[in-house]
Amino acid sequence: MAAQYVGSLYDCIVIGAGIQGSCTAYQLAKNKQKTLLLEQFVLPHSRGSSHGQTRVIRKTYEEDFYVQMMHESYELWAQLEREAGVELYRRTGLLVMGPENGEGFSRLKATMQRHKIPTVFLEKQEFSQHIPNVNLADGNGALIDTFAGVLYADRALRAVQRLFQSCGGVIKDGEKVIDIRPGAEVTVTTDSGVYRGRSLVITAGPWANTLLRHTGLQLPLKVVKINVCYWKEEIPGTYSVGQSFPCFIEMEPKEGEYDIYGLPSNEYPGLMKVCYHMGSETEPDERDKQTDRGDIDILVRFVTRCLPGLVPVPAVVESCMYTVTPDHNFVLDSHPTYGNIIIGAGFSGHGFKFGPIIGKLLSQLAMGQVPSHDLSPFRIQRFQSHARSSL
Ligand SMILES: Cc1cc2nc3c(=O)[nH]c(=O)nc-3n(C[C@H](O)[C@H](O)[C@H](O)COP(=O)(O)OP(=O)(O)OC[C@H]3O[C@@H](n4cnc5c(N)ncnc54)[C@H](O)[C@@H]3O)c2cc1C
Ligand SMILES: O=C(O)[C@@H]1CCCCN1
Repeated sequence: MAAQYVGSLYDCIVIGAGIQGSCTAYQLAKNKQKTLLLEQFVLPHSRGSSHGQTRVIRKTYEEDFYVQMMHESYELWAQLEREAGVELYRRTGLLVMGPENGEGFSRLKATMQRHKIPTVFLEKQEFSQHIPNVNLADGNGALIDTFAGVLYADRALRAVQRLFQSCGGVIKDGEKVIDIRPGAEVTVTTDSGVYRGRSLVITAGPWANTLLRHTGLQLPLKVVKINVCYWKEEIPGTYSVGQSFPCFIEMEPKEGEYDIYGLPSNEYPGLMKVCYHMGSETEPDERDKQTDRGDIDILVRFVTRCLPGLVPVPAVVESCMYTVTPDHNFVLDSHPTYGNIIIGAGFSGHGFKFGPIIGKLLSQLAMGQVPSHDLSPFRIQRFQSHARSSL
């Protein structure tokens, strides 16, 4: 067999130029690590989880660990804005509606108060005065996280990749990783080259398990297709950023259903984004063959009941994917067998806002440093009965 040319040695190779891989690569390059970022598609692309114009940013979480990470993530987003010289965040506030006496909503309220997050608790009588054109369901309470808002996702991804390159980082897009050989130096083979790294970060979004197979590990991840729906305003501007309409989440509208969330009309004038926080299972390479519209039926009923100023038929439907863990918490950990392989996966449809802090934490793991946040909620070990290691 002909000897294969093996390229130069990197301190770290990052697989996957979504928001998590790009932020991780940037942190590594900032820390003077010679870093290679590999992406299977030509950039920019819309086949993974990080594309699209907008994402919600919020501190409104029930769990303390997410709130603590978001404190720092907001600071890091602001720093990125300064470094890149572009606006990435627009403050809109986030309206959360949920069963007033339900466990989830009560826990959320308590966490907001415990962390002194600027929050307005809305009484039923004053709801429509603050939030016109929205019908609050019977039995639901409402609060507003006043510092929440919108992140400009595509713009952010481009900015981070540009900053990474300006620190000397190398991006090779249109190069699909087809093999990983663990070792003190990890060897990564793509369809057009071979690279070596002292450490490897796998941030492959929906393709995480495809890549982890080369390392003998499989995680309990479910990939689902999300129908990203935009709805036409009957009167343009009714639910717009310009009118200070907030983002919103309605928590589990019915027993056994998932949250519904929306962002004010902005990127497509006259259209408001309202989506269901779950979808139907798909193979990542076969996303467009998944044509289930059960989520859209749920949304039609929700829009009809709750948002009377929208035409209750989606005007635009785009596609995106979630990679969901059983507990909907992320995976941020070292490989159980190979300490120099770091895994960031299972962002379960809520990882974008954490991009910069996740980049920092994964880069710390890759550099062999102690991570600056407690990563115990994100350990692979929690899946013990699920994680199938063939090693
Ligand atoms: C519709 C929708 C709405 C969302 N809303 C929010 C929100 O409001 N707020 C929020 O915080 N989060 C939100 N999220 C979640 C957030 O967008 C994701 O958690 C985040 O984008 C995940 O990023 P990632 O880098 O892990 O994955 P991806 O963006 O999928 O990146 C992985 C990359 O790895 C590449 N790759 C895979 N395999 C290979 C290979 N073999 N070789 C080379 N490259 C490879 C892929 O091509 C891809 O580019 C939403 C997600 C969706 C889909
Ligand atoms: O991460 C978020 O904030 C959004 C809204 C809620 C559902 C998940 N995605």
